[in-house]
Amino acid sequence: MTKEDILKALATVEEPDLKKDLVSLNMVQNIGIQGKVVRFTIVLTTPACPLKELIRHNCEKAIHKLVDAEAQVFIDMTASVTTLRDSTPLLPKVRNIVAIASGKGGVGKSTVTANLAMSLANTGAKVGIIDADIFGPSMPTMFNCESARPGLINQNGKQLLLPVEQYGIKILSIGFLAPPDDAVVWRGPMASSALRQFISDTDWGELDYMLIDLPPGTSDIHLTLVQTVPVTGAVIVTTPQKVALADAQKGLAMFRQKQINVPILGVVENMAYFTPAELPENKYYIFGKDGGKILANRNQVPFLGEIPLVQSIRESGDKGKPIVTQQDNPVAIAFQEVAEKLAQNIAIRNAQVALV
Ligand SMILES: Nc1ncnc2c1ncn2[C@@H]1O[C@H](COP(=O)(O)OP(=O)(O)OP(=O)(O)O)[C@@H](O)[C@H]1O
Repeated sequence: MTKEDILKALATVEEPDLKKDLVSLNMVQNIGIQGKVVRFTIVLTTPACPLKELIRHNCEKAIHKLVDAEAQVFIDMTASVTTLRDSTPLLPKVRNIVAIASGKGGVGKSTVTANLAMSLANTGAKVGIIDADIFGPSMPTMFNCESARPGLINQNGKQLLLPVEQYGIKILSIGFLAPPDDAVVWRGPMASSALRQFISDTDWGELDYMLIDLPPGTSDIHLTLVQTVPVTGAVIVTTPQKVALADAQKGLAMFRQKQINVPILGVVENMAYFTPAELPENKYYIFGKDGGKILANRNQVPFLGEIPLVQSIRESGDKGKPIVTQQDNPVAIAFQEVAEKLAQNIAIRNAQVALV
């Protein structure tokens, strides 16, 4: 068994999303062989890759079939999150910037942002959140850090903000700059300039994913964001309710306008159905059924998944500990699946654009 044999076998294994083989994608590294034992590393495009186990299985199968049926194969799965943002002057160490938007308020955009951030971080990704929701900045509450304030450092004669860090997530919120009751009086230009400061005068360090919790609807903030920094894409959060869907459609259309032109990474359907804690098998479609899925299909964008309406989601949000911290909770699994799908779609998009 030689290194060349192993590479030849792995060159027959396709990365299912990117539709190219692992060797030409440069995903196989550190091959070591001792007798019948072969070890190597597969470098995935995201630690949240939902196809991890499938890829592992296909590698083992190829080596057993093409090299040695008795080989003992040990694969170390790591990830290097892909980016299209190399050498950009703003946030050069932030690989992917994802705007989380909704048409209507109260559909759970902030809840989804907080839980997606934690789910991505659970896979080993480095994650940050900018809470740009001037009408109701809720990250300080959802992460139980209301009294925290961003730090300040001096870097090459320039004062930079240092994000608050909670549960391994770096966070900046409009809510840290003004007492909660005052936040509503923030006017567009003030909020836009705070957002600019969060982006250009902050030491975020290295991040795989930066999530930006936008205000609901369409506003100056949305424009500031896309004009200040190249956003990788936007996620639209909606409930299946007709009025929410109509607004979500408007939000989606805004990102697609010529002067904004931000790709839609997918739709998340929140409060998809109510399920009581004591009867988890029962699903009540109180806001209607499949609205988010239909919206995604109609606009030919990915559907990232559905999150049920569950009392514990609201309670954990109010307590300042996103529900995904309760690991075997079924809702945590639903969020994890949405996060994996989002990371997968980002990796696919990065690969497609890189090829153009
Ligand atoms: N799936 C869910 N199950 C139960 N409660 C939820 C769910 N999603 C959100 N909530 C609750 O609904 C309320 C509104 O959610 P959230 O603040 O996340 O919405 P939002 O869209 O960010 O609102 P806005 O943009 O108006 O600030 C919160 O109390 C939250 O805990």
